[in-house]
Amino acid sequence: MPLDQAEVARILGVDVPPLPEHITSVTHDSRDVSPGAAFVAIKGFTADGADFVPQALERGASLIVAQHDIPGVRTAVVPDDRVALAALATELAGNPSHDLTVYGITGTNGKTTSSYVLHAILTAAYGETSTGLMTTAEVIIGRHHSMSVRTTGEAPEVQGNLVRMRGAGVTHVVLETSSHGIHLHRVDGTRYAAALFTNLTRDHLDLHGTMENYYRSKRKLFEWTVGPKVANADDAAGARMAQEISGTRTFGHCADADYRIGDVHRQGARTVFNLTTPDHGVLELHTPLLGDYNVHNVAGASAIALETGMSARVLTKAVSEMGQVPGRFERVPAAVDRGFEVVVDYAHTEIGLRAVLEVAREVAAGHGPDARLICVFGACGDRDKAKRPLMGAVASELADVAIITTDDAYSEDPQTIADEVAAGADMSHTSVVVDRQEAIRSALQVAHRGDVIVVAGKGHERVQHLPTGDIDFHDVSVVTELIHRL
Ligand SMILES: CC(=O)N[C@H]1[C@@H](OP(=O)(O)OP(=O)(O)OC[C@H]2O[C@@H](n3ccc(=O)[nH]c3=O)[C@H](O)[C@@H]2O)O[C@H](CO)[C@@H](O)[C@@H]1O[C@H](C)C(=O)N[C@@H](C)C(=O)N[C@H](CCC(=O)O)C(=O)O
Ligand SMILES: Nc1ncnc2c1ncn2[C@@H]1O[C@H](COP(=O)(O)OP(=O)(O)OP(=O)(O)O)[C@@H](O)[C@H]1O
Repeated sequence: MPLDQAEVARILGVDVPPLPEHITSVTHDSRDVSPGAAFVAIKGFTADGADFVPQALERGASLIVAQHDIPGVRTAVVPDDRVALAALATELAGNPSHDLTVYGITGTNGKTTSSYVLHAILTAAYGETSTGLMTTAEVIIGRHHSMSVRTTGEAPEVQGNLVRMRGAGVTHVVLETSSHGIHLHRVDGTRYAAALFTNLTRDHLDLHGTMENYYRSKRKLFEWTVGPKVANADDAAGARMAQEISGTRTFGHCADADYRIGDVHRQGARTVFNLTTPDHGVLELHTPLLGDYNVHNVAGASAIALETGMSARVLTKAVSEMGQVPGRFERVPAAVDRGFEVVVDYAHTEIGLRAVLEVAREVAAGHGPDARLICVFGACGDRDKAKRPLMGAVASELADVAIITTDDAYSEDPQTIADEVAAGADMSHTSVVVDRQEAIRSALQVAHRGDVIVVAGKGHERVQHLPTGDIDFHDVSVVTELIHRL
């Protein structure tokens, strides 16, 4: 929906210089500017978008928006650059969320998995071509799958995907919504019809500073949502959310949860549990997802689906038949033929690592008393350093063999990160193999029949960020290739 000067001024609430032509697109990245675009110069964490204005103009930008005057350039000066970016993106896209039923899922852990569960339920109810998904792992529009760049993209990306979904005939969308997405205004202007909160544990303090700020950022999603909201009552922040945001229903093991989890047990390679619901009696849910944390993910997704009118029968079948979630306890088929198990998982905090290793221990125990748990993992560079020794401690506590390696080191020295992880580990059964492929190879070489290897940290990702540059790296592919060469 092209915008003229008066419309842009109304949307931004500030004076706008005359435009050579209608604005047809908006971007924060000068490298993406095309003729007719508005370039919003964001004062970033590392760079100032204002420095890229000449490039944006060279590429044909019709309007420059910034938080301050840019010498020699007629600029629309706005109070908040990211708010302006979202406002223009939403209007240019024609407010697509208003024509869709958008489900927002937030929380520290379990967003992606819960999103896939909900997407499977919506697909069963409305058909594959009527559903969409935006997650850390991929963007799905009907039958079309593509890789994601981040969990919650920048506003033009979010709105662009919603427009594509609307155009493709999608009606129901699951939008994984990170606290970065909320805090950095990437989802401003999105109408959420329903929302789910999974949990809140220590993460992203480099952005939010305190846990209270982190919580408040998540809470905004519930403040915005116009329809049903469901929160995890077993989590302190979830219980608080339910108290603070009226109309929020809860799920969990605790006795006063509206959707109560009970009688959880394993049945072969599946998890079975009862969900006592306010309006649909007791549902017996069977899921291929393992572990108590996935019981929460399935229960939360089911609760929000029921709250928005889903049939209990369709939901029960969908939950039972859903496929693997990319990079979340993803079992590598090639390993099974060799008599052991390799699981690729995205756990990259000490809490996530503990959760996945506890499940993997159970799986190993099911393989017999001699089956061991081997864990290959590392910590990210350039962020939250405090979690490094904590991750080392968790891995060496729960795994029989722990191998510390490199995750995404970004600009940091991988050996230094590994040493910081090792500082918290019991090194009697832990080693450091900095090269990730070599670390995986070592794990495969020491694995016996029945053992379970967890390769943690990168999940679905296909690139490893190293100080020497990015390289292609996909854990499932690397494991598969190495197994074929064993
Ligand atoms: C910490 C963080 O979120 N940073 C985001 C922030 O970057 P920044 O402010 O540092 O940007 P910058 O590099 O300083 O550049 C400033 C501006 O100059 C522009 N620029 C830069 C270079 C150039 O040649 N031309 C140009 O125009 C940039 O596009 C940007 O608008 O603003 C940028 C643009 O708005 C984002 O792309 C960037 O996300 C980075 C890539 C990122 O990695 N974010 C992660 C941490 C993230 O968002 N993760 C969450 C949470 C996931 C989870 O829950 O685990 C997610 O939703 O993915
Ligand atoms: N409900 C949960 N509670 C605690 N840990 C969980 C939960 N669900 C998943 N995990 C762990 O966290 C990892 C990431 O899961 P998932 O991708 O679903 O969460 P996420 O919130 O999307 O994470 P991210 O924001 O980092 O993408 C899983 O591999 C698992 O180890």
